[in-house]
Amino acid sequence: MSPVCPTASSSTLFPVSPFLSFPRTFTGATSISKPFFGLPNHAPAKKLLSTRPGVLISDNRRAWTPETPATEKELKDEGLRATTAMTKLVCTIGPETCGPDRIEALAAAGMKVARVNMCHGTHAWHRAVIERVRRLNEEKGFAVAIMMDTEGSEIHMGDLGGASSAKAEDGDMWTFTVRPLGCSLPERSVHVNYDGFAEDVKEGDELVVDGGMVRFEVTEKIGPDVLCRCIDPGLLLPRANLTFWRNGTLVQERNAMLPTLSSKDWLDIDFGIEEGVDFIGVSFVKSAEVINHLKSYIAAKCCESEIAIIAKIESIDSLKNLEDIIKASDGVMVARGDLGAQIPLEQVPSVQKRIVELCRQLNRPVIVASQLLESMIEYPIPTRAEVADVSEAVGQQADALMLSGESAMGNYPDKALAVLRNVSLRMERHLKEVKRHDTVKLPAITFSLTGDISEEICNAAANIANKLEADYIFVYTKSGHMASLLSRHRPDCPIFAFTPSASMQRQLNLLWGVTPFCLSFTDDMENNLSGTFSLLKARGLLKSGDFAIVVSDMLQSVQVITVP
Ligand SMILES: Nc1ncnc2c1ncn2[C@@H]1O[C@H](COP(=O)(O)OP(=O)(O)OP(=O)(O)O)[C@@H](O)[C@H]1O
Ligand SMILES: CC(=O)C(=O)O
Ligand SMILES: [K+]
Ligand SMILES: [Mg+2]
Repeated sequence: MSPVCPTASSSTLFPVSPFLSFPRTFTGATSISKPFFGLPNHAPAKKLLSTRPGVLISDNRRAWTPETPATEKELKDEGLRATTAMTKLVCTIGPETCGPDRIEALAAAGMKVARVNMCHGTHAWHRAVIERVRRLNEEKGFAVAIMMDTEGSEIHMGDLGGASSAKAEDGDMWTFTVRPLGCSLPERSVHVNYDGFAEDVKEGDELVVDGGMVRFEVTEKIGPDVLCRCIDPGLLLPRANLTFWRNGTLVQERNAMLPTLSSKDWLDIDFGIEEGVDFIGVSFVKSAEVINHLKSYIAAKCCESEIAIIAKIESIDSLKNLEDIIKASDGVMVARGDLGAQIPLEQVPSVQKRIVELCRQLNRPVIVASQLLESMIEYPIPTRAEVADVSEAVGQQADALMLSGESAMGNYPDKALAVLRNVSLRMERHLKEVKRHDTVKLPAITFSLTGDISEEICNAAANIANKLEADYIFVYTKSGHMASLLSRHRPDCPIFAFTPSASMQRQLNLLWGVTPFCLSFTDDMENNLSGTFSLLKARGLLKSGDFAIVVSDMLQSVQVITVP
């Protein structure tokens, strides 16, 4: 139980050599609040409590001073399990991984965000998963964020009456029906969730399950039932997505008018707000309006909420309004599963590349999702092509990669996560060797004095860090915004972000290269630094002689320091 942190010895002054320092008159000039990853929205920053002269703390946590040793809890902080992995890993939690031990194993192996998909399971099931993640964070010092993904109102099949899958053989006749849920159906029948389905399809249409996993041809319509012949056999999974095609073109009839957020989605969103999830992923986003609408709903419902909204790009409509959607959201997911069912498969890689680049320019984190290691649902090693796909996403410097079925219901969730991690680490090393950062030009994203100052400071800090081959960038940030501006540069060294808010720490966990720590700090940088050094040294993350660039959003300064 005894504190481990040898702080007393560092209470004397150590060399902190200010390298670049912006005029003090800028201190406190910025008022950046949410969205932290995006443009500042000029809402006033939270008022800080002043407990004693010169010491600002934002809540009841203790401020760091050289005299205050780290507690066990602080030493356990997830940041202190830091590795220098730059690409973040998201795992979908499902029946295979919902146990506390399984969740802990994923967290220990590098899961930064746990995703729950509201397409599947009950609120009770999801609540239990969320509680397990929260408990893990509290008891073991992880900072795993929770992302809740909405179902969306696209067309999908029912749940196959509880079966985990059903085999559709070549030539088999199947019935897709819009009869009410609950009424018993004959063999080889599936519910369809969209009432207009039986009217909208035509004989001869092709019915595509999960972007082509199984294909049917519509042969006859009888009232609520649509009779189909299987033309590409395969496995039907519960709630699989359905699209229908006529003469090679995706049919968007009345289903194109379905709202992005269904009445069920709103209930799920209320659930997510109550449970305090960190991210809500919005499926099948069509335009920026739905994101703005959801944000104002959340703000009205709970003004203290810090839920970030992730726009899932998985429809043709979302591609038409891509830039506006990205700007309206706090982050983006390239949801390649459904996207590949709506646009020709061969277009998915270039669309992914475009979205990843655009997100970086607009300063939004981006997750590349679906089928990264699909074969590992069944097999313990990936295909060479899957490894190449993961490497490509890491090479594009996406913020995060996501496992779906591999971690939710596959046979090898832990192995899949280990592969994701090893492949990313290898590619990151390669990128560093070839100095990719030299070639990327980033446009300015803020057009206000205060925003410009933060941006220029972060641009300078990232450049200095690369040029001087710094070991770390430290950023003391209340809003998280400066951490995102640094991450956007994809510098060669890790970014250690210190923030007083646990919720901000979890959200920063999605950002490329950022290792977030939850620490209170003061506006006395010398104090902050000596406390931080003690803590990081105690965990072997830092040693004397290491070289760090230090940025703070309170002092608007850049310092170059050598760890004493
Ligand atoms: N909570 C859950 N309960 C049961 N099965 C789940 C759950 N979450 C995921 N799965 C299983 O894992 C598979 C993959 O999960 P994932 O959520 O990524 O897929 P998806 O339904 O294709 O995604 P999306 O609906 O967002 O496009 C699902 O098809 C389902 O079989
Ligand atoms: C993740 C998801 O929703 C998709 O790939 O379709
Ligand atoms: K979903
Ligand atoms: Mg999807």
